[in-house]
Amino acid sequence: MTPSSSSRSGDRNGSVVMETPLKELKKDSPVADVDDNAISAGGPQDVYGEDRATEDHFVTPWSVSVARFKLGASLCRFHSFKWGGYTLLRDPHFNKGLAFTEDERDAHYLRGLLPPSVIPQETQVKKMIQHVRQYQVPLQKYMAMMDLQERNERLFYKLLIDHVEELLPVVYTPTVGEACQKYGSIFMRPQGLYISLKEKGKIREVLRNWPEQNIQVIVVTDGERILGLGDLGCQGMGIPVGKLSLYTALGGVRPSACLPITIDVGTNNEKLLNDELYIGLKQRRATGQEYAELMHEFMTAVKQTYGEKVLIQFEDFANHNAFDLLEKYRSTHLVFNDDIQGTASVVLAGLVAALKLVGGNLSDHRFLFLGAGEAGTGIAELIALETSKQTNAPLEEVRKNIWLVDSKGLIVSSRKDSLQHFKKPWAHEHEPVKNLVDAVNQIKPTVLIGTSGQGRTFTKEVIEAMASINKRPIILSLSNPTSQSECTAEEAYKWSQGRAIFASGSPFPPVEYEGKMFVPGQANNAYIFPGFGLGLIMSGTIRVHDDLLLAASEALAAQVSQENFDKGLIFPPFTNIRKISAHIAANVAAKAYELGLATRLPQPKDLVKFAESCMYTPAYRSYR
Ligand SMILES: O=C([O-])CC(=O)C(=O)O
Ligand SMILES: [Mg+2]
Repeated sequence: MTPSSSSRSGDRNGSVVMETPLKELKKDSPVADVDDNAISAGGPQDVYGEDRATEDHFVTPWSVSVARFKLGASLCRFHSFKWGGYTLLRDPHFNKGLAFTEDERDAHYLRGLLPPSVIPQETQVKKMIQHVRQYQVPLQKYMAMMDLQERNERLFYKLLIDHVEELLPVVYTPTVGEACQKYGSIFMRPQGLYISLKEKGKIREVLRNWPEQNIQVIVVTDGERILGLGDLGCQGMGIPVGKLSLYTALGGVRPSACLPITIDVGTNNEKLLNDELYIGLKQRRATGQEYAELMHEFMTAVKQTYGEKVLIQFEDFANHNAFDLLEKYRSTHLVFNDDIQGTASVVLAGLVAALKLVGGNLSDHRFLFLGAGEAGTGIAELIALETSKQTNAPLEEVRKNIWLVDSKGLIVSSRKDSLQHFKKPWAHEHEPVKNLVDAVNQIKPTVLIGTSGQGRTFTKEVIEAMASINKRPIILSLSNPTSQSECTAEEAYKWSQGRAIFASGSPFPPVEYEGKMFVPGQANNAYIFPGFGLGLIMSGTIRVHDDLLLAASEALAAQVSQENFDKGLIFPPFTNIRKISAHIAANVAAKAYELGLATRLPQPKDLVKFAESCMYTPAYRSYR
């Protein structure tokens, strides 16, 4: 993701070498370009058709980082001669720090620029994890990680992969939320593309300013609903950056194929508008036609620039725009809304797994949501779709088992005329109910799901009501970050006398209650989107279909082991996430082939193996 000159190579005199044997290898590789995916890590011969182990050295490409700025050839040569090693150390894509070998130090003008010790990557990882751990404040840990990403990309990913459980809450939810709130003051270097109203009419040119051309995934936000924190305008950039680092660490999509984008149409956040350090446009949000035109220009420019197989993930848009954009572009672009579809897929997986603990089928359960926005209605619809497939009952019929409460109370048919379109399918026959406790007591759900963006709304009374109705109430507090979670893990276990099956969007530590340890699961779309995206990319899928979300869900649920169930877990731990992602990718790709949506032919025989072979690994490459 860090801008770099990865797609080019250069010789040591600085002349640009555009055609290397590696380029040839790239053609067959749908996800991991060979340039990025350490050849020394070895690729399977059946995928690439050749033994890549013979290509275990790279022509060093550092000198081209000067060429990137389109300087003349002679200047370029001069620079690389004089500054080659220095430039190499400052390019995060190629830098290895003290891991440069003696030969590399000789060959690449690094002598004297580094202290004499040569340290392997494993030792660097040990050093860096100690460095991150020394900070007590999560935002400081976040900044240390961002600093590393900007200095040494492969070390950043190695560290993140090797310590994924510990570092996920640092580079992602919940800390990324605080980082977005304070982005103006911690902002150091741009990590993605900013497209504001000022760029209207010029978006294709803006895309061309990004140094990578072979983009496969874009995560885009307009910052209007960052997690449950509301409108953070341009400072929402932390979210696409964080999501894409997970695409690489968890899903193995190479960093240079990932592009974070923030669309800036202003903000309605008064605090930011009055903040001298605010990095975005200081105006109120453009809406209506002005907004739609900018988004349309963006969507068109992306397809023209990167082709129709680039995946565009919409992230943290406000409800109205999220639903409208997905509806408008789902038949013309490869689009995926993580908050509507990714969250739905992960929650369905958790529920399917939870059935092993509580018994029954989906159709035997009754669901009540607090929150009827993107996540709430998205999850509700996917549950209905799966139930309808399992029972052969019409969708309208199975929806009747699913109830939603919004800020005005239970969604019932008498409110239908005043409801937004995405809430209408959930307006069932019932008398009005004003609050959540009454709704729980009257609807008698077996599953309670919080998607409200409002913290501490699952009160003691609510949880006790759930526990009085159910032997093992399923309680999911999905709102992020931690401050917005509908209840804490401790509250869920304590108020249900240890009977709740609990998972949350943001991580909670294990809880001890009456001498027993309870380990809460994390029902976060981070389980789904990296593997889901990998599956789409590696199969050349051109459209997202709901059945692909069901396939992802099914694959995730299948990864929950007996050992996990014994601990009351309905999600597998993140430690195995790359293996899980490969299974999700394979199942998604298999379904895409079945539906005729996959364009990469012929279909690989073993899709799990193929997914694994496509995944980026951050081991250092050797430079000759
Ligand atoms: O980012 C996360 O942790 C999950 C998510 O998409 C959201 O809360 O909007
Ligand atoms: Mg989100």
